[in-house]
Amino acid sequence: MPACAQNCSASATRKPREVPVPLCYPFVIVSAPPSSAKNYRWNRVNYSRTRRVIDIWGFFLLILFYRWWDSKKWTYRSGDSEENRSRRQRMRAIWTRETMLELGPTFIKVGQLFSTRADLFPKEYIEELSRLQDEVPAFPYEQVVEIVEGQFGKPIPQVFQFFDPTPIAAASLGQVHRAQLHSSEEVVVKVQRPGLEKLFNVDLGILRGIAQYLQNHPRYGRGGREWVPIYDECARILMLEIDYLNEGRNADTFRRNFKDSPEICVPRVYWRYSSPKVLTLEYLPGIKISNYAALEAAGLDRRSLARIGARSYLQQLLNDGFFHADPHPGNIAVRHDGALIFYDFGMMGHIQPGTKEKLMDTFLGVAQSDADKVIDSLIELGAIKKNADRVPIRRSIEFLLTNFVNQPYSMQSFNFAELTDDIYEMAYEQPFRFPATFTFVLRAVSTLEGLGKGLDPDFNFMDVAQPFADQLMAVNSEFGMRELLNQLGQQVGQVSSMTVNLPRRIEQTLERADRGELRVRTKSIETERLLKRLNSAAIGGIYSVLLAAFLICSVVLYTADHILEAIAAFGLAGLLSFALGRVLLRLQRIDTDLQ
Ligand SMILES: Nc1ncnc2c1ncn2[C@@H]1O[C@H](COP(=O)(O)OP(=O)(O)OP(=O)(O)O)[C@@H](O)[C@H]1O
Repeated sequence: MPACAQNCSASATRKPREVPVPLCYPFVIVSAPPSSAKNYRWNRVNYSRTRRVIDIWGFFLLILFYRWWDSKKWTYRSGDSEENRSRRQRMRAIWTRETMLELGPTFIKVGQLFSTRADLFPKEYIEELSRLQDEVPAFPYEQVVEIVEGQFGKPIPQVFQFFDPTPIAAASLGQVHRAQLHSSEEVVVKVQRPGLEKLFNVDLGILRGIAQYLQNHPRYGRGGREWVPIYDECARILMLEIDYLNEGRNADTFRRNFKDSPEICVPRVYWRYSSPKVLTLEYLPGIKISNYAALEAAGLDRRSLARIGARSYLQQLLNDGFFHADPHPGNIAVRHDGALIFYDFGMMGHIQPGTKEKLMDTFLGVAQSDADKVIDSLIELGAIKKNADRVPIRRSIEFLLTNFVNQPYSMQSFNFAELTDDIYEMAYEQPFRFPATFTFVLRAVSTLEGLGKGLDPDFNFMDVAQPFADQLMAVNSEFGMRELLNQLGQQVGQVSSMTVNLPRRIEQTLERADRGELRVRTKSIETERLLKRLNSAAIGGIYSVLLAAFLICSVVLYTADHILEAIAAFGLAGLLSFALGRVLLRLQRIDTDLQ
């Protein structure tokens, strides 16, 4: 049996002990459920669907209002500067995070998912949403009993020899209790929050409506933002997260991938005691990776822990293509012998073999500083739309290539978080659609870098990655040479066939020109904008004439004592002036774009 599997299963082979399980271990899980149980509305038994619709749409409409308000120069009393806008943006992002917390589990999870979508939200939001921690109250033991007994169809004492009524941790989706099986194995039992599936179904139904609204919105739905597919992806991930059998399967795969590594520990799944809402895992206590004082008191080497974490991630990303998508400090602990324990396998990232190859193309493009090649590979990856405007994208990619790749940076000074920040900023400004995997990788690696720096201020992800990178570059340069020769061969072929075909094509073109059949198609963004401006100006003109006509009508009708008709005409004039206002605003926007 491999070292880790042996170690991890130590508790399984321990001699049966007297019940109850002693709760004072040298290594005790430090997270505890929040004691002050705030009375969240979503947690109430009599929380109606209608109320939920109002709460969620209210939140969403307020966001839209704030966006409109913040876009107006005159709302900045101390001046419309970059700094003031960013401060306001930060304030809104904090408010969004707090409201999502209030709205409960679905929104906590959606927020955590959105914190990886730098292509959809500004940087401030991404930063705030990634701070979205589950701070929800634990649910009472009576409900735990009801769920566990409902899932297994028998009373708790028949399933477990001991079951601790106090959870060791409570999160938005469920809570974790310690227990002991009749075979004396010590386990933890993850019990899903009651009513979660129902809440998810209601919330996702409402969110679908919002996604559809955004999709059809003239402003938010344009520019390639496909809100309904984004919603579908989120809903799929969320529904998977509340299927504990899926989490169990992920834990098994992860455990298998690290079976030969004594540095990494993954709890074993007890399938006989697991169901979609209850997951029973081997009890693996440890010190939270961010509890530096306890780590030092236990004589553990922080520097080596940081390196183990980074190495394990490189293995996940580059070898296994299966990685823990949420490596926050709550999900990693350290065992007494310095091995890392991973918890929570609800959200895992997969890198498909096809994607790996396309990513290699991107790497090759980056290594050759070929912005066009990078763009082509990103189109292949689905990160950029086929018909996107290449000019601004090329500019951004060239910027990244010059600043991060071509610079004679030393591996020591390379800061992954900084690069991620730049990619995020660029992604928001350009029409990128990051595939979820890509952003998961970015987020996982920068979270890990933060964890590493906390453990060891001199930690650098790239130090650990260097041997992997060297290996990759060696393969790449060989691949690059082959690729270069291939390309050269292809180009020679193309040139020769072009030379042969050229006279015929010129002749054909000239013939069509003679016949007056030659059509020239050009696309000018400026012209399109000018046309839009003309169109809006024409509509504005019509509205103005109609407005004047209705106003005159209402005055004439009023003087002729047709009061009701006069009011109706005046009302129509009011509507027209509103429409005219919108047209004028649109014109103003087009003018700004043209400048
Ligand atoms: N096998 C285990 N052995 C010991 N403690 C565990 C084990 N699994 C989980 N825990 C403890 O319970 C905590 C919560 O576990 P986990 O993150 O799996 O729950 P969760 O409900 O999925 O949380 P979240 O909703 O944040 O994803 C962990 O941080 C850890 O402290």
